[in-house]
Amino acid sequence: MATSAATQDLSGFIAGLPKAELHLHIEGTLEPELIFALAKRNGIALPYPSEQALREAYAFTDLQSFLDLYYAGAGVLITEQDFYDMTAAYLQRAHADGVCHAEIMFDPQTHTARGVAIETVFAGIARALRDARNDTGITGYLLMSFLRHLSEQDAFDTLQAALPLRAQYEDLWLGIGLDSAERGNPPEKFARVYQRCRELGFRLVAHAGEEGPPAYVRDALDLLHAERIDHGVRAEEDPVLMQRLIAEQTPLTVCPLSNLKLRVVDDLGQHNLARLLRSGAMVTVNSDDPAYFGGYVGQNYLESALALDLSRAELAAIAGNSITASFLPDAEKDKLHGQLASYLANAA
Ligand code: HPA
Ligand SMILES: [Zn+2]
Repeated sequence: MATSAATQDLSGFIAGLPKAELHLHIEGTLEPELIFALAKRNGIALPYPSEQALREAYAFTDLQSFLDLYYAGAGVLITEQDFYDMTAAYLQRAHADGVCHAEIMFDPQTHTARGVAIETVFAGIARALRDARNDTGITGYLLMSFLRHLSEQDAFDTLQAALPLRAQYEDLWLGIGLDSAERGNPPEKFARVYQRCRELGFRLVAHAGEEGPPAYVRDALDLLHAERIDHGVRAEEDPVLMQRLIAEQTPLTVCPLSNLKLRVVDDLGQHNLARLLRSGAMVTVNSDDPAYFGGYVGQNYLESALALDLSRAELAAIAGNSITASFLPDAEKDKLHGQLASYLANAA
C-alpha cells in the first residue's frame, strides 16, 4: 500500500491514540517466523519448506479455510515458554500500536486436545501479561474461549478443568468467549454453558454475525447474555436488531482486515464499519488474528481510514469506544479517556 507522507502522518496519529484491543486471539498472533522457531525448538516437522511458503498459504476463501491453518499453526505450542513467547511478542507489538489494554482470547481446547495441560496454557500467557504490565504498563485480561464446533460437553469439561486455576489468575481471567466455525453452531448450543459462566460471575462475549446470520447475534444477546458481540457486522441485515444494538450501545468488536481476508467483504471500501459508526453503533476496531490477516490493530485503523475516508475525529471516537467497551473498572476507563482527550488536545 502507499506510504505517502500523509499516510505516514496518519499512521503516527493512529499509533498515538490510546486504545484498547478487545478482539484478539492469541493463537492468531503466531507469526510464521515464530511458528518455525517453536517447531525447531520442539522437534516438530512442518509441512512447509519455509516461512515464506507458509505465509503464501494464507490465501483464505472463508472462515473454515483459515481455521484449518490456524489450528495447525497452534500445534507448535508445547511448553509454558512457548505460550509466553507468543504472548510477549503480541504485547510488544500492541504496545507499539498504542494499545494500553488488551482483552485476549485463547482457546484451551486447541491445546488440551493435543495433550498440552491447561495449566501450561494459562501459566505462559499469564506470565507474559504480568511481565509486560511491569515493563511497559500495558494491561490485559483473558477471555477463555470455547470452540463452538466442539460439543457442549467438551465446553463444560474445559470450564471444569479451568476453574481450579481461577484464584491464581483472578486479576487476569475475567471472561468467556465463543469462537471457531460459526455456521451450523448457533449460540443456543452453548446456552447452558454460558448460564453457568454467568452464575460464576464471568464477563461474557461471543462471536456472532461474522459468517452467521443476524439471528445468531440476537441469540447471542438473548440466549447467551453476551455483553459484547465479536464481529457482528452481519447484524446490519436486520434493521430491528441494528436499532436495538444502537439503543443498547452493545459493543461490536469489528475486525476489518479479518473480514477482508476471510471474504466477509470483497473489498475494504465496501465494509460497513463507517456506516455502523455513523449510525451511532458502539463499534471498535481490532485485529482478530493479525499474523494471518496482514496487520495488527494500527494497520486495521489505518487501512479502514484510507478505504472508508474515516476522519481523525472518527478514528478517535473508535479508540474512545474501545475504552468504553472494555471490561476495565470505571476509574481505569476514566484515566484512559483522559489520556485520549489530552492527546487530541495536543494533536489539534
Ligand atoms: O474470526 C474468527 N472467527 C471465529 N473463530 C475464530 N478463531 C480465531 N479467529 C476467529
Ligand atoms: Zn475472532
